Amino acid sequence: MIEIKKCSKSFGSVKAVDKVSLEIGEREVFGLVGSNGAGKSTLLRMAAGILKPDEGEIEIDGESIYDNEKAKACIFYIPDDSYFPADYTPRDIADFYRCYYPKFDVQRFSKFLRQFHMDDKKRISTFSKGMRKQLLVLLGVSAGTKYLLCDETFDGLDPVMRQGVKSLFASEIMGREFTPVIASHNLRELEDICDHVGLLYKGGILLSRDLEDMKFHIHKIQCVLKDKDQERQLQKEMDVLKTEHQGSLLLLTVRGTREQIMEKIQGKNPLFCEILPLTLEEIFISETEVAGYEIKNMFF
Ligand SMILES: Nc1ncnc2c1ncn2[C@@H]1O[C@H](COP(=O)(O)OP(=O)(O)OP(=O)(O)O)[C@@H](O)[C@H]1O
Repeated sequence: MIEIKKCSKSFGSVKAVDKVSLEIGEREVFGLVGSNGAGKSTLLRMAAGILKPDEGEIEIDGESIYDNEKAKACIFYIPDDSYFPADYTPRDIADFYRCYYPKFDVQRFSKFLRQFHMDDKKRISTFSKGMRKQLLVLLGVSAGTKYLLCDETFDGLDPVMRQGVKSLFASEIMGREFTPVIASHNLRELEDICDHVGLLYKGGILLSRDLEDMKFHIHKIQCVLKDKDQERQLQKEMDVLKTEHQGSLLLLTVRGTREQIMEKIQGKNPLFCEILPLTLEEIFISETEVAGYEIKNMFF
């Protein structure tokens, strides 16, 4: 488990990370989402043991990460701005990483390259941006570390690549102790790949939630009720996060399971009622609005 305990980091007068506490469980794909400048890279760099927090502590499986080679060996970090020497091929870069990660599995790496249709003798400088990102993920998985920290690695990957990486992560999680952490400024990029999402806002964590749990406990309903009185009663009986009107149609974003909500609405004998799918983006917007934050635009 990665435990971030009241961590802060400033650069001069800029407080990049402000008293963040966060737990990243095992064998789950953790998404760290936040707008540009929210502090994602700084937090990941501290979690990788590259930066020392000004305050607080980060522990990897109970051991402090900073200046601790043993704890650092559990982590493979993919920075936002990765650099490859100009004439390096995937094979050369694998040889480089083997020196740092004793569990680096060259045969698996070669197999992954074939699976992902990459030529191990071609210069990386001729790869597209997306291919380079994919190569880094394959290197990270082949390194055999328990944790893989990816900074903006998935932003801009095409759907086929994303699907490939998603399946790869799922099979790693099934087969061994493996926990990928993916930082992104775009919630949409994380929606189909993560099990858990932490929302970073101006250096602090606003929310950290299991996605299935969130989707199970928040719904959007559109219905037509007979009169306003019924609407008022319904608002009192349910935990309503948001109310909208479109003509006679009432749209409610409500906390609760599908069954609980339907029971309450059916009790009012509506003229029409249906549950609509909510995107993760809508769920986060509703949750954060309730908490008093105006962060609608950060997801786009
Ligand atoms: N080395 C540094 N020196 C000075 N300021 C820094 C440094 N690194 C980060 N910052 C500042 O800290 C804040 C958080 O930056 P950080 O890179 O962690 O955010 P981010 O969420 O990863 O952003 P992005 O999505 O744009 O990559 C920003 O205001 C940034 O300017």
